[in-house]
Amino acid sequence: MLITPGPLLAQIDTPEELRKLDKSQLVQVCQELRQFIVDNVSVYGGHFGASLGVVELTVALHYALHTPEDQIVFDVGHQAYGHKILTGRRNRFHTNRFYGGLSGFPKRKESPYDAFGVGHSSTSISAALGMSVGALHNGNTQQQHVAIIGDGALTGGMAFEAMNHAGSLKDTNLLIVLNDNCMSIDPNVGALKDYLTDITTSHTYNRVKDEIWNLLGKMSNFGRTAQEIVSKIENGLKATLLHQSNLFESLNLRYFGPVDGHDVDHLTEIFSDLKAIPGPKILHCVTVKGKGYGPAEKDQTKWHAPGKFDKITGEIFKKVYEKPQPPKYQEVFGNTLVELAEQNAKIVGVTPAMPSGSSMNIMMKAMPERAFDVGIAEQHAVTFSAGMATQGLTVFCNIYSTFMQRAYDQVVHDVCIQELPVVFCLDRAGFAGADGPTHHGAYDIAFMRCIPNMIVASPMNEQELRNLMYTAQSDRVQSGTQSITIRYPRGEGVMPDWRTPFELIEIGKGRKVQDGEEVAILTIGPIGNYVPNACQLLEKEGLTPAHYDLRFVKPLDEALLHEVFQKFDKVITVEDGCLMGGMGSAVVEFMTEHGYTAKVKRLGIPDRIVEHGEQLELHRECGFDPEGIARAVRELAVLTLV
Ligand SMILES: Cc1ncc(C[n+]2csc(CCOP(=O)(O)OP(=O)(O)O)c2C)c(N)n1
Ligand SMILES: CC(=O)[C@@H](O)[C@H](O)COP(=O)(O)O
Ligand SMILES: [Mg+2]
Repeated sequence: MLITPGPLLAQIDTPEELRKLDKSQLVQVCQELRQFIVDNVSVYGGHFGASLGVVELTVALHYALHTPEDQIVFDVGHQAYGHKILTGRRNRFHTNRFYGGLSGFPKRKESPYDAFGVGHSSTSISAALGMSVGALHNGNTQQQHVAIIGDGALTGGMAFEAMNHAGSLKDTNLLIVLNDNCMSIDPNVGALKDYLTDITTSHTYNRVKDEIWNLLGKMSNFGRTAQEIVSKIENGLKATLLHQSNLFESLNLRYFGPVDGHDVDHLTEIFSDLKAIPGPKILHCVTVKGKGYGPAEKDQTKWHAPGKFDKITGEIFKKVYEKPQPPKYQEVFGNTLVELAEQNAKIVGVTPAMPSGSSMNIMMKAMPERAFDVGIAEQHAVTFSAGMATQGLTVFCNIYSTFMQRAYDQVVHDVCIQELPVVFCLDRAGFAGADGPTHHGAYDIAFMRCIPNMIVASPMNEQELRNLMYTAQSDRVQSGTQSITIRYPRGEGVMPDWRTPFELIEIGKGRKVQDGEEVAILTIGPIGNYVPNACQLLEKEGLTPAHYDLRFVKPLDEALLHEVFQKFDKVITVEDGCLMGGMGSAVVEFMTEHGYTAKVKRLGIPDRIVEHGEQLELHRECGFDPEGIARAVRELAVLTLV
């Protein structure tokens, strides 16, 4: 269903058309754009509050600059819906995040206006700086490069690495637009947040200024001339103070602001003016996440990505079920961690800016002094965890699989080489779904299993997740030299009654789920729950494959694998992870090393970028949904091996 845009928005297919409007019409464009976002997201879901917060910034930037020649890089890109709508994608916007539809993030392949592909945070300044240097190298001194970055994304180390570099490149036409709404997904954290609030209210500068004026005010005989002298002193002081006390100025970035990020007229003027000011600069804009939609302004975390909702009442739609449903793996993680931490005083939790998404917020609420949100700082999260582990703490460091890609060196260098038993819970492992390729947790099995001193496990259900967590904090792991990775996907499990008593799991021990004939299916993690469905499809055809849940990719259950390869010469491996270097590869390595010659079909994520869609749609596309598994069994079963 196409959502009807307002009359002005309906005329804008490209920013060229936006720029033909009179400046006085921009307020209405903003209203209509905001409404169009509300109308669409309420029906189709997606990220919400962030795009509402940058409506004016987006309109003003496209109005004042000459996009696409001037290039805008959106950090993370979850706030770029307005940009997409203004840049030729309004009529396809209802396909946003659906299989085959528009991507939820800027994407170079999708539009010339998407200057840089994003999804992970804190990359925008580096990218825009690189573009700016590239443009100068090509002799283009006019092109503008803008990085629009949130206060949350600014907590990421890469942003600082980039500013540090930018401050030394005086000729670049780089503009950093800091979209400061005091929010990450959850409330923003850390000293930088306090600093931004401080300069927004100009405490430091105003305090010093007031003290000088008070001091001089007492010297009444100075009169008006003295006030003028003082004013000059003050201006001098301002320049010095600003340079010394303003973080950005001290990095040689010209700092402007803070300004109201919802005043489209003023923003348009500022962006036009800033074009004439050479060198790297930063405009600090104060905005409200969820601006213009009351419920989203009030509960900004809930409305970061609320799902479908009634735009009139603000009710977020939830499916209603007759019977109790299985919990999300995230809920099991969050509740189990608190349960374990109540019994084990050494347990602490770490999340890099995903308290709600990972459910670490349950521990943060129950035991605030033992659970840490460190900001968007995956590398720091890992090394901080390593540091705590040296002191004998049992650290549960929960990171989305895709964001762990950021912290690989820290896992190797700070954790595994030092033989520290950190527990890594990798959430959103496997296909993330609508967020697409930037967020798929495709690679963790491959990149974790090759590191010495790393155990890699994945539970097939909620009970196994609880037991793996229980085992990870037990002496079996904590008195040893190995770290453990427990990976699990986004979404619901399979066990409505999941609060099972804890049991230790032997490290490296898999299990036979079902006996069978002719073909053995080996799975890792919750994808194994597709196997019974596949078997149902096969039953009518007289095919009854066996099913084994490996539980550990490392160490492999060698005894179980010997049993499998001695009994079966047709084996299928299934994983919600990349085929290259994944569980199937580990099984084939085992097979080769032990001289088995079975026919093995590996199912998993192929060596190409898989776009967005529902998880099941993507499993189907890659051939490891129940039908795909059944097909693989059929294909193997008809083979006559020599
Ligand atoms: C490396 C990385 N870690 C975590 C995330 C998840 N994430 C997406 S948006 C976001 C908050 C960003 O806050 P901010 O930049 O202030 O933007 P706002 O949503 O407030 O507009 C987080 C933590 C991510 N995309 N990338
Ligand atoms: C943009 C971003 O990185 C997050 O908002 C992400 O989309 C959250 O994913 P979940 O919804 O799986 O927590
Ligand atoms: Mg923010």
